Amino acid sequence: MRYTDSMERSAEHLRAALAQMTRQRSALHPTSYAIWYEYVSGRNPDLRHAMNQMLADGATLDEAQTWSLYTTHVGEWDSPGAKRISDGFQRVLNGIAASAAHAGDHTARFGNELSELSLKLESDAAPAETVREILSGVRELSGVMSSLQHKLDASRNEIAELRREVELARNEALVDALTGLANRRAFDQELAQAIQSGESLQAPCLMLGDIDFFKRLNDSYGHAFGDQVLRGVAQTMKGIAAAPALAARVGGEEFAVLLPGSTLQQAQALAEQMRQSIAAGRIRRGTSTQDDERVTLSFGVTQLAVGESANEFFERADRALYASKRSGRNCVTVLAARAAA
Ligand SMILES: Nc1nc2c(ncn2[C@@H]2O[C@H](COP(=O)(O)OP(=O)(O)OP(=O)(O)O)[C@@H](O)[C@H]2O)c(=O)[nH]1
Repeated sequence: MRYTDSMERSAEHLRAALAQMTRQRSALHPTSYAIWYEYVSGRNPDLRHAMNQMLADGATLDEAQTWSLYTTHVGEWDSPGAKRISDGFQRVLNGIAASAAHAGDHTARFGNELSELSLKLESDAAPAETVREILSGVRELSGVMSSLQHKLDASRNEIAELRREVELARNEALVDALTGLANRRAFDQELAQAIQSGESLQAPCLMLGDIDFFKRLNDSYGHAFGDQVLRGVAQTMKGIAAAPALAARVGGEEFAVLLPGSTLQQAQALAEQMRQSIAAGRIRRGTSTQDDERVTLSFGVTQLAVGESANEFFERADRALYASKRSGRNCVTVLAARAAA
């Protein structure tokens, strides 16, 4: 579910990635393809941001940087956190297995001794000695069992702790680190679910918003200020898009709001409210209010059509968004499924 691009779109991204790789003289191997594909597709804003910083002033990526970008921003299970969790589970499982094997050996040995002793009991002239042997065996076995119980209790606590870590890591994997909004992966998952339930309930609506002239803001005032703008926009969107709506950052300066229970008119009204609220606000740049910057967004809104795929739905919202860009920005364009067909 990580890549949902259509064949045409992925071919387009691949061409763009290869062009960048050639310009950069990047090595041609899967790790390098993976990061450049995500870079040009704009679907991994954190990766893009990190690469932009590494590539500033015409620098090129070396192998170590390529690998580190991949493990930090692309490879899902190579992160140090995931390794720590998986090592933890391995350790607990090995511990339990060793204790169980130890207890099993003792039980088997005691079982054999018990059969021998029961034969002795039947024939022995001095059963008191035999009973003492049985008691000592039972005491030893009970010690082994209580130590196994102890180990199992400790393992249970360790497993609960690891579960909490897994839960935390899973949540972190779904959140955009810069803005705190849902990230593209979380959005794709919700979109797939909304499409499934939309077949039986109200068809979901989708709103895409893209910051206008963001490059100019970055170029004029620096990336740190650009990041501040992204956080400010995200905060406003989150404040307006109440549950069950899901606001996500789906590209560098592109945001999406999925509206599972809204009509197209309601989605349009919400986009209009966001547009006005962001355009009316100011982002603090310096110490004086004179330096505050006005930021605007262009929006595209649409509703899922019957039998439509996630890509078709998203692409129509994208077309609506670019219609807003073409007609001067800072506006909302609604594209109904029938009108777009
Ligand atoms: N600060 C910051 N900038 C980013 C991030 N991700 C992407 N960008 C920048 O976003 C800018 C996007 O620029 P363009 O796609 O040309 O769009 P634009 O300037 O907003 O123009 P229009 O969309 O046509 O209004 C580029 O300068 C990217 O470097 C990020 O995480 N932080």
